[in-house]
Amino acid sequence: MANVASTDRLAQGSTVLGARNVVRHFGGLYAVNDVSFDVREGEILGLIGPNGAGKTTMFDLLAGSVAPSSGEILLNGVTVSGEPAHRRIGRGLGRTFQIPRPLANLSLVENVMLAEQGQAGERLLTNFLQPFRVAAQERAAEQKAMDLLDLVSLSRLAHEPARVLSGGQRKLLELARVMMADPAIILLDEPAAGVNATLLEVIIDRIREINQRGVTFLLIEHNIDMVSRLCHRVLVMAAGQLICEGTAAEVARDPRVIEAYLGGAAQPGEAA
Ligand SMILES: Nc1ncnc2c1ncn2[C@@H]1O[C@H](COP(=O)(O)OP(=O)(O)OP(=O)(O)O)[C@@H](O)[C@H]1O
Repeated sequence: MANVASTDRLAQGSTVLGARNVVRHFGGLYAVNDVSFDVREGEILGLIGPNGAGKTTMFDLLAGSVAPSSGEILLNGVTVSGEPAHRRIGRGLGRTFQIPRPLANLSLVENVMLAEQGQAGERLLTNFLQPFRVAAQERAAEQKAMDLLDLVSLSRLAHEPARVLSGGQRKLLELARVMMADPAIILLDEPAAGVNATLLEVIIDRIREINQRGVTFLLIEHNIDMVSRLCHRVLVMAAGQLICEGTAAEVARDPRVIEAYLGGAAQPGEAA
């Protein structure tokens, strides 16, 4: 497959993030129903499926904004199912949202700096007793934020307020913001949604570049062209379950996937 790194190398990779028999129901509706998979170190793994398949709920479960009804989430071999989202960020899990909401009146660089973990300046006592240390740390954070804005091709807008950005540029800002916490893995929620064709190429390019720097990705995406260009492997969900796994080309011709997209299995299961 064009532009995709060797899957053989990645097959050897250790598991960064794992789901083990994960279930989440809302009353009688099983949004995620006994799902297990591994995200291997260094890969870009796609998660696709028709509307309502349970993809976003799966992201919420992995990131810690929704608790599983049963099953386990493993992050670098540690069970994190009971941990809140901010603890998982501290363990190297980053997440972007389908509709990024930057602080509109802050500059891009300020928005990115806000995502830094454990800023000394947040602690009043440190601020008071060690102002030089706090100032030095802020300078370092600003430099890092500028470098990340450069990485996502937004450095020329660094000091503009975030409200001037287009939808696609907000996605790039979100990528820089999430990188500020030095994640080992990033969950990307529909990076192509609402993005024009030119900016989409920039986003694809930047994701690839960040992946080559060693960051693992799990991405939800409806744009199949983007999935086939970026993803080493693809998981398909339908009706709350994982129905198929393979390369983008393999899953695209799988009869279970075709059936799911035609509507047969798109709705989550109801309790008996
Ligand atoms: N908080 C909730 N309460 C009740 N039902 C929910 C809740 N969150 C999700 N659901 C239901 O769970 C099912 C799976 O939804 P989810 O958003 O995870 O699907 P999805 O695959 O991400 O869909 P899309 O591609 O449209 O974003 C849907 O039927 C949805 O209505």
